[in-house]
Amino acid sequence: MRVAVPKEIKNHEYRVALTPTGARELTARGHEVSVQASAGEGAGFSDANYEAAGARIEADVDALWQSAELVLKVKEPQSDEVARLTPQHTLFTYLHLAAEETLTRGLMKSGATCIAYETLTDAHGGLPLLAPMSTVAGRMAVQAGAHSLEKAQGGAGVLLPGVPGVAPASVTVIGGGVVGENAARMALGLGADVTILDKSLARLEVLDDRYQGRIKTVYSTADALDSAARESDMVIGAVLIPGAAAPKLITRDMLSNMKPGSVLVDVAIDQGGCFETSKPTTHAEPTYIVDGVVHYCVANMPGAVARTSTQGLTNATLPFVLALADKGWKQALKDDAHFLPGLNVHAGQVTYQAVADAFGLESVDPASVVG
Ligand SMILES: NC(=O)C1=CN([C@@H]2O[C@H](COP(=O)(O)OP(=O)(O)OC[C@H]3O[C@@H](n4cnc5c(N)ncnc54)[C@H](O)[C@@H]3O)[C@@H](O)[C@H]2O)C=CC1
Ligand SMILES: CC(=O)C(=O)O
Ligand SMILES: [Mg+2]
Repeated sequence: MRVAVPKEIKNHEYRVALTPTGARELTARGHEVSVQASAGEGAGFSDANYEAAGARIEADVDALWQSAELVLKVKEPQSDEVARLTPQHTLFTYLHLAAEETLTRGLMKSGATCIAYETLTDAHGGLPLLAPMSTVAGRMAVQAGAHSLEKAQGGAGVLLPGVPGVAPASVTVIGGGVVGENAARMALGLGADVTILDKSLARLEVLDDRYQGRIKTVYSTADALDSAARESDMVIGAVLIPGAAAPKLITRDMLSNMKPGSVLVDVAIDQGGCFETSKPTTHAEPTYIVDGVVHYCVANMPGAVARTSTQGLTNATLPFVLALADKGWKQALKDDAHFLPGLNVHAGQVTYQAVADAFGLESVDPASVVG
């Protein structure tokens, strides 16, 4: 299989979809690996590292895409990349299509086979290729939020742990999954007063048991969200309905009840965001202010810690990359019921129900596509 690894072009995205270690695994199995010149540099991998692993370095980006069968990326294709996709390509990357109608239609038009990291499942009900980056983003959310609480960033000037005689900041995390738990752990470690809201009682039971009262758990209702908005110094949005657009949980009205200088960190922004006033931002300009509340809505948070993130991501993706290269996409998806839900778009049709629902499109059952 001819495998191509382009350099990521999203704003301040420094991750790369394949490490030299992964390239070595592929070339050892007889696959041809082409890596765009300097693609790994932001994550600390030189062209020479890839060459030592048997990969070819390609400086010509047109040639890289034109010769590829399997394209490995990290972020959703940007418009220049969508224009390069053809029916010969299998694309394996984060897609987050329910938040991006233009991208969805662009991928349909390309005729390519597009498999999303974030909708693959595992035997324990988890999302194994989302989890490593959710871990990173959850841990980063508290750093980003703490920085945003500083006066110079428009924040209220509140220090998360407080000091003796001054109460700690109140941090509410909405959604107690991978992002939420990691954010809560970091906030707890910094001495904040931490509450997690979730719709899943089973999940709240796990968290209650694990943190033995050090983190408060609250069932997520409109009333609970209303109180969280009024009382919190920082609210972290960490909900997910897999593959679907995020529900808007903190409304414009609730925002007006928040304390001046409080902070919203919307990690769920890659699925459209869970606060009504959220809009995607970049690492170059991560925050903006609405009604005196600082919003941090970076859609590729892990890109900022590209070394750690690349290693965490590729540890998880490599077995699936090897299956795609060894067997081809159709057989690889047919052989693995948890890989199959990764298929989002094939030959002009949407194959993931929640994405089709987001835009009123017809969805085709992925099982019928692989036969
Ligand atoms: N901005 C970024 O750079 C990154 C964003 N993410 C995003 O973070 C989001 C969360 O991901 P994970 O933690 O991995 O998902 P997860 O599936 O582990 O957890 C989501 C949690 O949200 C809960 N939930 C769903 N609806 C809810 C509601 N109405 N109220 C309260 N809780 C609700 C679920 O019960 C679940 O426990 C996703 O959108 C993911 O794509 C992940 C990594 C990086
Ligand atoms: C999950 C995701 O979108 C990211 O890691 O950038
Ligand atoms: Mg995005």
